[in-house]
Amino acid sequence: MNAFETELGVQPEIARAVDEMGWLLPTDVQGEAIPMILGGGDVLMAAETGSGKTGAFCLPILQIVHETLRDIQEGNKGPRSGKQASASTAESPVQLSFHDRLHGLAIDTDGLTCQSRDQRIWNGARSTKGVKGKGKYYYEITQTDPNGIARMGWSVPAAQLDLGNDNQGFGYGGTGKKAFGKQFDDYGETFGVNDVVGSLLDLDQMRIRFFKNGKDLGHAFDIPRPLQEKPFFAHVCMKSCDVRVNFGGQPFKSLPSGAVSIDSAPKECVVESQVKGIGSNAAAKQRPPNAPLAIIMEPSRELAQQTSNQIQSFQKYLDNPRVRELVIIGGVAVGEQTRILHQGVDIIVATPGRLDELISSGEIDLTHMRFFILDEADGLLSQGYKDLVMKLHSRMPSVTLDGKRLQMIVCSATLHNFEVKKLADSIMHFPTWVDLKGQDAVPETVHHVICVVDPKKNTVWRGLRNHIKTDDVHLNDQLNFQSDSKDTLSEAVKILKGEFCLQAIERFKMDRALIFCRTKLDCDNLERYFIKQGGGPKVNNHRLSCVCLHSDRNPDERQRNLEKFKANQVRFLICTDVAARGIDVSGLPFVINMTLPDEKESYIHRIGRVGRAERMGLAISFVSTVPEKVWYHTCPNKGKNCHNTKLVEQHGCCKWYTEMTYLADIEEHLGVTISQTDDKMDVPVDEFDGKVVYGERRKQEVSASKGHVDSLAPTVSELVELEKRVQTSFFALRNSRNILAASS
Ligand SMILES: Nc1ncnc2c1ncn2[C@@H]1O[C@H](COP(=O)(O)OP(=O)(O)OP(=O)(O)O)[C@@H](O)[C@H]1O
Repeated sequence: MNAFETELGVQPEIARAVDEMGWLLPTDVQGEAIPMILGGGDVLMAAETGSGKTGAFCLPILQIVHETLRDIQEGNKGPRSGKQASASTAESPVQLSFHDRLHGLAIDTDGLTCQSRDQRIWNGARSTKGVKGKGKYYYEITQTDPNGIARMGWSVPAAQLDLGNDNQGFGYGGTGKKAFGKQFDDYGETFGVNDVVGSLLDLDQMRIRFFKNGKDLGHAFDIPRPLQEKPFFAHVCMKSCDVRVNFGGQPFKSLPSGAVSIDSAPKECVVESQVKGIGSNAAAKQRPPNAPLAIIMEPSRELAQQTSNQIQSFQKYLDNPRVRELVIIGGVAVGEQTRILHQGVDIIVATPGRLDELISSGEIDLTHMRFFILDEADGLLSQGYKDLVMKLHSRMPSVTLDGKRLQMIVCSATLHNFEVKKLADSIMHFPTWVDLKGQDAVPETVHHVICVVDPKKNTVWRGLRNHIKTDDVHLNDQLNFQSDSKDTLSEAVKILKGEFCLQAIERFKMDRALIFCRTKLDCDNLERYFIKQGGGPKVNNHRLSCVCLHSDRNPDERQRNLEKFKANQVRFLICTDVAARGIDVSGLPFVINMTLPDEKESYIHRIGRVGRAERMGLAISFVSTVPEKVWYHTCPNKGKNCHNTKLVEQHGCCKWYTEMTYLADIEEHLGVTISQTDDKMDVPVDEFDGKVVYGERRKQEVSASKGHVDSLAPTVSELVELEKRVQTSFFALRNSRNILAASS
């Protein structure tokens, strides 16, 4: 048995697949997060790059989704927990029925709180018990949501669940109308958040009236003769609203004289709901095929695909039922995605744009959501998706249809970010931090150095004929290569970095590396330079074989190129920050940063492409000592055919980039001084020197539980010390007693 199964409660079929992947022990973050997620908690997962966060959320989600599907398949269509899991009895209190409801209405396990997140459709539910014959019966609701609209009243079992739309149910709604047989007449007053609305069913007079905050709103309906013999059930329905119901378990705002709560109705008048199991009522629907149980949001297409691949590997032995997952990303035809959606989907892994499109157009139904995961959450927020996240979250029921709470999982290697904390405070439910370091950190398996590029000291650029094509930022400047003008030095840095790149590849005998450039143009120029040296995408065996990955390449090419690189068919992947986060290339030994990113978090993610899964890696960043003028497109077509080399403040599309400032930011954020080298590229000697081969595991294996052992070590030594003192004083006491006894 594998530790995932014995220690973390992962089900055997999944643990078997994990075992086959060579995962013998859970990583620290997996050890902490998996039980929490399986236990139903919201989790903020902050752990270093390459520490196994994807598995930490995919494994438990897959397990719970599978269990839910299996329960449904085995006919356990009702809730898997909660008081209604067993049939209600004559003694059990009245609740809203988990079964006699529309699929878009979520009911909490207490059966008294309900919620619908659908803004277009009225979703309703009836009570588990009704009343019949004689007597006066009363119940109340309180609207707890400021935005939605609720309707309440009474109906007979055959009535539709969107109360008031047929002639079998009687409702009163927040807009100040009473509803029966699709007729909506002015009645009473409007009501909204915090208002307590009551309804009196008078079976002696066959009449219905309503109350608002204790005030009698007057007679509303006479019950027509054909309905008078039928049982009446309390009935609530709503659009995008939260409501709490009181059937008598709590004191009422006002109980009309002669009335009793349904809870206290005499036995002979009580009628049990006959609706057992979702779907057995004509009005209640099964989960629609396009209603997933989980959505994982990823910042890039490649990452979405990679996460989906991981889920597929985990469910190798999970059968009967199979969990259906779907990748939803932009740049590919939407038709195929919607076709698969309507065939049925359980887990969606998606990028934000296309996800929004399909949810807004109603192609994805959020009414059955059980998990909402934001992978690389800070990246999603910095890309401007906060409003989208909030919007989607507000449309998901906070309590799922089987009485479970919607669980949110938010993770990243750089989660210590104000925006993330604000988001967590606003939409997560008492989240637990799984935070092994307490701050953003670089794994100790990543050796990172700065290679200083100083065009005043290294002047080879002055006479170089064949060099990398630069980005033409200085095309309109009359550059004199013998001068040290600001523009000339800026151009010199661009030329020198091309040379430094080739030199680093040579110096460290790099046969595999990810090379990060600042812009798409810089990527294309570097690829061209490699091609000029005989390398490029078409020559697999060349020392400079390479492919490019950035957002101007079409999705097919992007995927092909990443696969080629992962499969070791080319040595270098030249990319923008689109590949900075999450991309996992097994055993990658080297990263080169042609330029430092302007966001400190991106530095941590970029260099975290190496040193994953306990393998060692080296990241080398070229940092200019002088300012470099770079493209910074603010134009509407985002740089396409733009030649405006003026600075942004002069309404142009360029800015001066000072890498030394960015370096200082990164060092401050990480609380470290990063080792530096120069054009000789002698990596400073440290604990790694001579002991590691980049791309391979450390010689001294460190167990997955090292983190725990380290953190417990001081306490353990303190305990040992205390134990020693206790023993010593015990012996001292015994000795002195013996001495006293001997001397007396
Ligand atoms: N328990 C484990 N045992 C061995 N390898 C593991 C284990 N968990 C994950 N891995 C491997 O570690 C690598 C990194 O995992 P993963 O991509 O989940 O990291 P991450 O924490 O999400 O990193 P990032 O922050 O860069 O996205 C992957 O190759 C994965 O297969």
